Amino acid sequence: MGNTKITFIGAGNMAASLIGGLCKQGVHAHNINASDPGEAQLEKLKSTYAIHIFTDNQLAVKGADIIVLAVKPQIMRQVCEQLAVAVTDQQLVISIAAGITSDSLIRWLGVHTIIRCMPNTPALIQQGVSGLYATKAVSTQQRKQAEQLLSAVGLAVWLENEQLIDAVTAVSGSGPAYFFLLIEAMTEAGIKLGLPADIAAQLAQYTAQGASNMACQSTLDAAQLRQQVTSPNGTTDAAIRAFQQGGFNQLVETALRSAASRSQELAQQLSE
Ligand SMILES: NC(=O)C1=CN([C@@H]2O[C@H](COP(=O)(O)OP(=O)(O)OC[C@H]3O[C@@H](n4cnc5c(N)ncnc54)[C@H](OP(=O)(O)O)[C@@H]3O)[C@@H](O)[C@H]2O)C=CC1
Ligand SMILES: O=C(O)[C@@H]1CCC=N1
Repeated sequence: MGNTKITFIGAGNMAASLIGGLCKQGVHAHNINASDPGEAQLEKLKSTYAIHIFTDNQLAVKGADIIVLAVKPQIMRQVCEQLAVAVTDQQLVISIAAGITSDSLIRWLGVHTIIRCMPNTPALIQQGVSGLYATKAVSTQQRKQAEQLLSAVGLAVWLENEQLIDAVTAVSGSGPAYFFLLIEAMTEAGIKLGLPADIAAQLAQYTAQGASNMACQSTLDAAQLRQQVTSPNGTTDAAIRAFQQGGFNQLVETALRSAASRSQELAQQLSE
């Protein structure tokens, strides 16, 4: 990232993951600002990473090359309208908010250099994945800067169609929570099968990690890897049948459609 100066507006869960990932990747803390009304959160980030902290958003964006908007969708308009006097078209604005369209951001901020990004919390350990969409005013160099920023904390993929951000939100933005839910459920089931709680948790966590790494590294697809585990009429077969009888795939589709719909609903509700 060289000397690129980055300001985070909002220093909550997702900003903390991105800041943590960037600092662990070697981005200099003196190039990172974070602004938030919550002083406790800011102090925690400052003591962990030695970044610059602000409670005034307008001051925080001064001199920044990249401004990452990391506040809740419901307060994005208010935050942008307040920032409008301080932000220029020379600065790249990256919004990570679910459901806030680039049109709304352009209208509220008065600048056109907008990238919408949907990251996820594993950015904290440099294993995030982000979908990115750039508006027309974003220069090639700014696209590169955004890609460098998000690549520093995981995989970054570009989207040609902004509406696909809703699908990215459903799959990977919210996705870590689905895997945590599965780890929780497998741990609880393991305990019910008689395992000590700590061992049940470790088994579930490391199985998720191993399976995910295999899926990422193998030339085989997930269905083929699943078949390798599944002996005909064996134990896995019994479990997979139970999942399928319970409508597992349909349930996953319904859940992801709900997330994408909620993202579209937020866009409609908050775009005025
Ligand atoms: N969490 C996730 O996994 C992901 C979240 N996102 C998106 O990231 C954004 C942030 O989400 P998340 O980090 O979870 O939310 P958080 O609530 O954890 O973080 C938002 C932060 O913004 C602060 N804030 C409130 N008002 C202002 C203001 N006027 N100026 C500056 N900061 C302010 C909040 O402070 P306070 O708490 O005091 O109000 C809070 O610390 C959302 O838009 C979400 O859609 C995207 C991908 C994944
Ligand atoms: O739950 C949310 O709305 C945010 C967006 C993606 C992950 N968390």
